[in-house]
Amino acid sequence: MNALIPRPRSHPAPGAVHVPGWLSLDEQRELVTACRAWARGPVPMRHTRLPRGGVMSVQTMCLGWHWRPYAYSRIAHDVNGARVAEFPDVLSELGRRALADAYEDEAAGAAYAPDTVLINHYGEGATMGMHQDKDEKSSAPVVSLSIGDTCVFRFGNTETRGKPYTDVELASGDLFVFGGPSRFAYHGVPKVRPGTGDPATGLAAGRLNLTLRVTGLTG
Ligand SMILES: O=C(O)CCC(=O)C(=O)O
Ligand SMILES: [Fe+2]
Repeated sequence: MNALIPRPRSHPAPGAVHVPGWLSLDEQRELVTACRAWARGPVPMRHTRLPRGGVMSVQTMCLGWHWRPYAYSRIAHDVNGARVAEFPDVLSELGRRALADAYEDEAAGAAYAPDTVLINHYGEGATMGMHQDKDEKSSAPVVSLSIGDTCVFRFGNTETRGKPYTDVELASGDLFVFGGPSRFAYHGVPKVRPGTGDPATGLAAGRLNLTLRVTGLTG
């Protein structure tokens, strides 16, 4: 990213907000360090297997609730049968701050109580097809944080995988929130730009994305 070119915040769709450079370099570094620790288990990062035999190109781990296509559970039956780690307080706090800043609404931030995070690592060539985040039983917003290589984040509509959509460049430190009328919009990552991340984040290569969500589940 060329720091001389300002990247203003944008609203690609109603309820969807992109806030460039939201995380400081120190915060990014702390998150990378934390992700490394979380990746050690009890449920390790893995390429998720899809029901029809495919394997996702990203590697994913979860905290709070474990996601597998297409449901959440406390036990990672598709990985190692272990119970997922608790949802960390540090991410609850970060989620509340993110929502308050993105929506410029302190009350919305204070009321936000994410209980799961999906942490994706995009290695060489990894992408994510257009999909909806719809296994949550809650319409609370999704808070997305990106670290490392810049990607093209395709943010679409709630009806189809296709157009209309907006391509947004998500760079290291960027925040993207989608809620309200955009909560169940299709989105994906058609491209990651290798070598665009700053190694000072602690991530030497690839892209890390954290999505904080409210599952709406209990138990
Ligand atoms: O990597 C991203 O920016 C999006 C990830 C995503 O859509 C997901 O984990 O469901
Ligand atoms: Fe998603």
